[in-house]
Amino acid sequence: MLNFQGETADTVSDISADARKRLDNKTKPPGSLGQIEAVAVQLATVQGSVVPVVDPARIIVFAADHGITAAGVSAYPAEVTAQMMANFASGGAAVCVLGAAAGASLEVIDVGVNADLEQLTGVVHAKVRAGSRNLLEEAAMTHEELDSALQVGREAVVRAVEAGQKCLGLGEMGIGNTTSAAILTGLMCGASATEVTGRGTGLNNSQLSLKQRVVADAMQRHALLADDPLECLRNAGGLEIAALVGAMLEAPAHRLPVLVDGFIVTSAALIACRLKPSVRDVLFFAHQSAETGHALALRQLAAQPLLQLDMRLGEGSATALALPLLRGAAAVLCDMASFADAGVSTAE
Ligand SMILES: O=C(O)c1ccc[n+]([C@@H]2O[C@H](COP(=O)([O-])O)[C@@H](O)[C@H]2O)c1
Ligand SMILES: Cc1cc2nc[nH]c2cc1C
Repeated sequence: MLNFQGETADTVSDISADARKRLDNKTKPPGSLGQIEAVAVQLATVQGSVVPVVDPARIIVFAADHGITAAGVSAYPAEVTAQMMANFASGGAAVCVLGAAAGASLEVIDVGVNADLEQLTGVVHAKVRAGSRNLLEEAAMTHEELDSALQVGREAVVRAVEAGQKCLGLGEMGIGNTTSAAILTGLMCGASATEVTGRGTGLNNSQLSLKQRVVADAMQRHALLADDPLECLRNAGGLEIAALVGAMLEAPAHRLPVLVDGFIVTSAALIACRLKPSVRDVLFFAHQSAETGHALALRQLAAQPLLQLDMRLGEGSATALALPLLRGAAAVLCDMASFADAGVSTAE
């Protein structure tokens, strides 16, 4: 079986085994760094090197609006997506300050915000359409729009690689997008609307019931498509979710580790991994969001989230917080002394 850039599965498992051996020779009882050791082995395997590199790192935020907001599925008005774009551009959003604190650069991409943002500097203008269509009435995207949005994601990864980035965090912004993410998660995991529908930005009980009905209706409408991840994405996704899928599909060819943020980015991961299983190898899951359905999606992907902080913001905020853990894992492989180096006795 060929993996990554034409390597055989044997080469990949050699690197994993070498990284594992290198960790076991470090001055610590085997396995004592817990999940950080698994992260270190995965980083080494993704990059094909037992001395992996995480910096420079970039967080990419894909933003778009959603026609489904007309159904009253969000606690916030749709205009907040555009308003937050200005906040990202001026450095005031959570991901701006958390990204800066983590030493990551930030790229914010308009894939489909329903406002003219051309005057906004510091944003990549790649609008495919001013918001996706109302998925209860018609497909959220045409085939052409889906292809364009996937391409926006692929190009963002190529741009990052050309700029020398060694690790990516993926985030999103889009009022209404937890509804799309819930439908995609339900279809990809074979779960019910109640299992995958949460309060998003903060719905009350009656609003949540309405959102559950919307998700159930959409899942019923699209049930026949469950075996066709791209059609699920086109019918029930959003432009930013499609761009996230495109970015994930591109990353393995560049051996680029990717930190996945919350529920919405994970719904893109469910689609991308179904389309191309090798995507799973490059994904690291920053946290378990408080949003209903995220734990289920993570389980489906056999993913162990790095953090559990009851966050449910999106934007890539958790990828900023998890980045130092990847850095730590790389530092253990690169810089820690072995028993032989340090003259420390091994176990009896
Ligand atoms: O990442 C998450 O797990 C997450 C959970 C709930 C909400 N969000 C963010 O909130 C917005 C979507 O929420 P909603 O209620 O409008 O569907 C969108 O901008 C997301 O970034 C994000
Ligand atoms: C204010 C606000 C900020 C966000 N960031 C990501 N999703 C968001 C949703 C809201 C409502």
